Amino acid sequence: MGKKNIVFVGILASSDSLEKLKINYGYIAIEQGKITKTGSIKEFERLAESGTFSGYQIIKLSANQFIIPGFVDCHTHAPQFPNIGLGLDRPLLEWLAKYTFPLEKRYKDTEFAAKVYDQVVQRLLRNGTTTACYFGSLHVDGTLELVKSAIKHHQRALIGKVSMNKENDAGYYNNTKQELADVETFVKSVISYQNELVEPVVTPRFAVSCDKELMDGLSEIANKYNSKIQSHISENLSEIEYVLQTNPDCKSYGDVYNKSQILNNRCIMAHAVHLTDEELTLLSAKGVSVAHCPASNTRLKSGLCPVRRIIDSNITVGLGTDVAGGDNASILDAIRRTMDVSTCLEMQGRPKYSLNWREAFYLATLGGAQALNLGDRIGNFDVGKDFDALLVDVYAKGSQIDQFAGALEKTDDEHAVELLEKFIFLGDDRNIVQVYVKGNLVKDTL
Ligand SMILES: Nc1nc2[nH]cnc2c(=O)[nH]1
Ligand SMILES: [Zn+2]
Repeated sequence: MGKKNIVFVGILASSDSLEKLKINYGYIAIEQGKITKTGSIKEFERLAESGTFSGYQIIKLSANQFIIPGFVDCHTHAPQFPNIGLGLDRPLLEWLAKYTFPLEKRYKDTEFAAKVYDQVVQRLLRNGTTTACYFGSLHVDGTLELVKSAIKHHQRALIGKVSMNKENDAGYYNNTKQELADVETFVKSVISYQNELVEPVVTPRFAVSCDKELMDGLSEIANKYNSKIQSHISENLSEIEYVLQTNPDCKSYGDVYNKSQILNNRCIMAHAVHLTDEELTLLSAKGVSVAHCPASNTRLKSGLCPVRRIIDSNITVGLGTDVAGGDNASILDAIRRTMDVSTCLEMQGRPKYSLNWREAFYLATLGGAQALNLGDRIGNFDVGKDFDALLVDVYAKGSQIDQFAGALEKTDDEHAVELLEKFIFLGDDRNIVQVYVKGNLVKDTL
C-alpha cells in the first residue's frame, strides 16, 4: 500500500459523457495519487526516453488488460449486508418492518457493527467500488464504525447516520430533539477525522419514517455544514400512497421533500421509480441527483424504473446496488440490470428506452461521480483528477471469460472495445486484478 508515482501503458477506457466512451492505447501517469499526464504510446516513448519517468513504477499492461475508472455505488445500506439474498418475499414497507428494521437495530452493538462494516468495505473494494455512498443505521457510534472501516481500507465514502422519528413496531426510531443532536454529533465527528476520502451525508430515511419537523431540522444541518443529503423517493406505490395520506397539504412526494428544503444540488435521491412529470421537473430544477437501483426495484417488486426518462429530464443519474433490497453488491451487476430493466420497458412499447452497455458504463463511473458532486475529482481520466481506477484482466485465471482459439482477426481498436464489452457482460471480481483509490493500491491479485 502506498502512493508511488506510476505510469500505466496499454488500453485505457473511460467516458466523457453518456454518449462518449473513449478507448485508446496510451499511457497515464500518476503522481501523489493524481493524474498528471496522459497521451499516446508514441508520447510515452518520447517522454520515457527523455527520462521524464525515471523513478516511476512503469506498469505495461498485457494485450488482454485495460484500465477503467473505479465504480461508484451511489446508494447502498451497509448494515443490511448480513441479509443480502434473504427475505425478498415482501414488498417494501413489509420488508422493512419484518427483516430490515430488526437487523438494523442490532448496530447499537458497536462490536457487531465494526465486524460487519469491515467486511462490507472490503467486499465493495474487491468488487471495484472505489466510491460508495452509504446509509448506516440510526446509531451514531455504530455508524462511526463504518467511517473507521472506510478510512482503514482507503475507500472513498459518503456516509450517513440514518434519521427516523416516526414510531414503528420494531421500536427503531428516535425522538426529534435527540435525533437532530445525534446527527450534528455524527457530522462533526466525521469532519473531525479530516480524512480526504470520507465525508458525512445527512440521511433522512424517507418521508414514511420522518416527519416535517425532523426533515426541516435535517435540511438546516446539511446547509450549516454544506454537506450532502440523501433519501429515498417514489420507490413503491404503497409508500407513495402513505406519504400522500400523511402529508395532505402536499401535492406530491417530491413536494413533501421540497417543503422541507431538502431538494438541492447536494441531494441524492434513491429510486425515483414512479415520479410524475411535474416531480421530474422539480428535481431537475433543484439539481437533485438520482441513484438508480434496478436490482432492488425488481427484487422488492417496486417497479421498472424509467431511467431514460429521468436522464432525458436533465437529472444526473448514477447507479446504486441498494443492498439488501438489492441482492448483489457489485456495480457490474447494477450495470447489467440497468440494461435489462430499460430493455424490458422498451419491449413493453417505449421506444428507445433501453440503455446500451456504453451508456450503463458511463452511469457506473462518471455519471455516479457527477451524481455525488465528485465529477471534478473522479469518474474518468482527465488530468488533475484523483486516480481511482481498476486494472482489469479479461482472461484472469479462474474467471468466467474464456479465450477461444481461432477467433477472427481484429484491429487493435476492435480488440480493445471487445475486451471492455466482454468484461461488462461477463466479468466479475476475479477479473478486477488491481484497485486504486487516489493512487493507493487497495486490491492486488495481479
Ligand atoms: N430499498 C429500500 N428502500 C427504503 N426506503 C426506506 N428505507 C429503505 C431501505 O432500507 N431500502
Ligand atoms: Zn435504499
